Amino acid sequence: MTEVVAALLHENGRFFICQRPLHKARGGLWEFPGGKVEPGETKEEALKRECREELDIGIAVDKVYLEVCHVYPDLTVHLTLFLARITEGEPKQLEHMGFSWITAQEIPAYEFCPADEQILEKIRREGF
Ligand SMILES: Nc1nc2c([nH]c(=O)n2[C@H]2C[C@H](O)[C@@H](COP(=O)(O)OP(=O)(O)OP(=O)(O)O)O2)c(=O)[nH]1
Ligand SMILES: [Mg+2]
Repeated sequence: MTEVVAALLHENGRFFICQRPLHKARGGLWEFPGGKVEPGETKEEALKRECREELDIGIAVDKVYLEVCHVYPDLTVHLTLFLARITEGEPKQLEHMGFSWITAQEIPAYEFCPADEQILEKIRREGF
């Protein structure tokens, strides 16, 4: 089981999504920014590190929004999604093919990683 953390970065009724690069697993699909927790790190530390590495932003991490598990052919993921806000910087496209600030109503226009399905349902149902 691989521990993955991701951020539900929100601002003015929109949230931030990123498109995975083609050379990576699940390339071209949309995701919440984040990545794998490294040994010795807390989940919160991992999330701050990933947001700095991938987007060059500083974030404030709030509470857990939802945890999900998903089995891919190559990887079993335990994904913890945190509510968070950008506190420093503007996202830069360092490791992604694209990104977008979207509303809950716009979710169907994007093809997300399969593990994100339950999360997206909750966002559509309850908001964030
Ligand atoms: N970041 C992120 N990963 C997700 C989401 N949904 C989902 O299935 N995943 C999967 C895709 C990857 O196979 C796995 C790990 O994420 P990742 O590729 O971002 O990990 P990482 O940034 O540490 O990248 P790497 O060093 O392994 O290349 O989790 C999501 O919403 N956000
Ligand atoms: Mg990542």
